Amino acid sequence: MERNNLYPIFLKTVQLEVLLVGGGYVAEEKLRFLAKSSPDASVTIVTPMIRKSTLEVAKRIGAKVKLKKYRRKYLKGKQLVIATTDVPAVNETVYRDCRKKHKLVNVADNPPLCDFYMGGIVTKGNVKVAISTNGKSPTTAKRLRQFFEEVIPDDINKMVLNLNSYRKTIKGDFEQKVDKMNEITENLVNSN
Ligand SMILES: C[C@@]1(CC(=O)O)c2cc3[nH]c(cc4nc(cc5[nH]c(cc(n2)[C@H]1CCC(=O)O)[C@@](C)(CC(=O)O)[C@@H]5CCC(=O)O)C(CC(=O)O)=C4CCC(=O)O)c(CCC(=O)O)c3CC(=O)O
Ligand SMILES: NC(=O)C1=CN([C@@H]2O[C@H](COP(=O)(O)OP(=O)(O)OC[C@H]3O[C@@H](n4cnc5c(N)ncnc54)[C@H](O)[C@@H]3O)[C@@H](O)[C@H]2O)C=CC1
Repeated sequence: MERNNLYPIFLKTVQLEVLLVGGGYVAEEKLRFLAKSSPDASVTIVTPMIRKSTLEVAKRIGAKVKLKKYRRKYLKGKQLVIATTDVPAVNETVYRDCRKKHKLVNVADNPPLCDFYMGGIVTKGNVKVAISTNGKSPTTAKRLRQFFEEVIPDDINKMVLNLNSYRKTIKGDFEQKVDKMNEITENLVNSN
């Protein structure tokens, strides 16, 4: 069976610089999901035209907007780049410029021109689940996201914080702590 070999990481977007190229519907969708998961992300948008609804999301997360056409110079200082323009040649240029400069790039909705994919994301307090279908079915990623939003209890964060506090009270070395933490959480997965 074909299998997903992508490696998920949880980026500290607050200390990274993201460049979003384009300000239309696709830009808005990508920005909305980024803002939902990481409202503290540091984002710059470069686009000669930005739609009203995209601008609203941009303002909400304090993104900088440059009303200019994409140029290579806008990559300076950026680590993650997302290209969403309606001009394929521009998206391809962004992709090539990023590869040359070793920056991670996503050309939205264009899997071959992506170093990384955006995923379906569920956030409940400190808990976050990210979902990928290896680029095969974004709709499945969306449905799975909705499913996990339903089934993961809203108060899971309380449990996480309780376990965090409890761990500090356990005496012993690292191994003893691990044993104890495993013991008291055993029923979370064997709840029959
Ligand atoms: C490869 C990837 C690259 C990337 O963009 O990062 C990609 C690619 C493509 N998306 C397309 C379309 C749609 N995308 C969505 C939705 C989402 N797409 C997202 C991610 C990804 N989309 C990456 C793979 C993720 C994975 O591995 O599963 C999500 C999860 C996250 C996000 O966008 O932030 C977000 C759901 C968020 C949520 O709800 O939680 C919907 C559903 C809807 O809107 O109802 C549709 C319409 C249905 C359809 O057309 O299938 C098309 C066809 C375009 C065309 O028609 O040509 C392509 C190109 C192709 O598949 O070839
Ligand atoms: N809207 C959708 O649901 C889908 C769109 N697509 C494709 O995605 C692409 C983008 O679609 P939309 O966001 O709907 O288009 P859009 O017309 O809403 O937005 C395009 C954006 O690209 C910007 N742009 C154009 N040239 C630029 C340049 N040189 N530098 C920087 N920004 C530039 C424009 O100013 C505009 O903000 C299109 O190619 C479309 O075919 C694919 C699947 C679904």
